[in-house]
Amino acid sequence: MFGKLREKLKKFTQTVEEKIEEEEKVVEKKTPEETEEKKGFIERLLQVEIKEKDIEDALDELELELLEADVALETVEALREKIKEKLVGRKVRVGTNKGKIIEEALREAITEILTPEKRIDLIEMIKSKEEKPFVIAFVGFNGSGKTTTIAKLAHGLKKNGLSVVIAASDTFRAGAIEQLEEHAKRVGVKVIKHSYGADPAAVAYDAIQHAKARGIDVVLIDTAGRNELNRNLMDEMKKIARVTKPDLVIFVGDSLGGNSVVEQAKQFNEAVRIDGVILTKLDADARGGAALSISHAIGAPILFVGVGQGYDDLRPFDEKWFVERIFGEE
Ligand SMILES: Nc1nc2c(ncn2[C@@H]2O[C@H](COP(=O)(O)OP(=O)(O)OP(=O)(O)O)[C@@H](O)[C@H]2O)c(=O)[nH]1
Repeated sequence: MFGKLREKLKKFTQTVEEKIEEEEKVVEKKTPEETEEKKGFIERLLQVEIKEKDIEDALDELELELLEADVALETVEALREKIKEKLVGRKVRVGTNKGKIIEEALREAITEILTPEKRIDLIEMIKSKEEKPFVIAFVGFNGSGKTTTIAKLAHGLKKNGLSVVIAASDTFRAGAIEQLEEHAKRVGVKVIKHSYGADPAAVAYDAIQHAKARGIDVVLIDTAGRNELNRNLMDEMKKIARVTKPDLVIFVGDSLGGNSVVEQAKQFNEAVRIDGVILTKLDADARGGAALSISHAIGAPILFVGVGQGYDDLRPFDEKWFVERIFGEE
């Protein structure tokens, strides 16, 4: 996971480290020859200050590499500023571990970029809603892993003692209803469906009525995979949102799509407000661009990430976990 991103950040660390070492040599040269003991004492007092010029080239290079890793431009720029803020003017004692200082700055910058404006504790939010059911609508492109993710989440909610029903509101793609039913059967959740071509908002409405009548805690609405060029589907999604007034709209994106997933999320966010994100296939993602950028780009937190094909392979996302995946032990 994130192997490429890890490599690029390591390269930055090394380049800046070398630069500081060059500065150190200059400072050391100015120190008169003394006895070994005295020299050690003086060295401890010596320090170099990291200047903008020391890191500018490395930052330029990092910027290009991050863009190549599919990190969104605005996120790259924000990261650059944050890294600069943390390093420029920093005084480094001769002989200290510079790599560690630089890595710490990168960790902090990435953590800040990933820290959402607001956090969502889904289980807590569901349990504290007074009037059942809690309604979640899922939006996203075809093949992003939406159906699998809904089944994973249903499974996770059940494990937390919550009852779930799924609305098969993708009445558009051939086979979508059967695919959803198969997953739902495996995780032991009921699906409310109509036939293909039926009004997706009506299916969602029925699922909510079903949940209300039976005291079911959560309704998960599977919508058809969207293409922003397809106005009808976007309008249909707006209608689902209008009719069902979901407590949350969750965008499901394939992390392997990188920056294009961030662009998709922005478009969805304009059509219907996105409250949270689930990124799938992180287990296969070497670049980490979407994970790093999406929250910063749309201002909604990443709630979960998909890390495999099993129903248990959905885990809560937080910035510490991400940073550890990059900088921690491999
Ligand atoms: N490795 C891995 N594979 C995943 C993950 N999530 C989903 N997949 C796989 O991705 C493929 C597509 O997932 P689906 O759930 O069928 O896709 P979808 O978004 O429902 O497709 P539409 O119904 O067209 O929107 C399936 O083979 C899933 O098993 C994940 O986190 N990791």
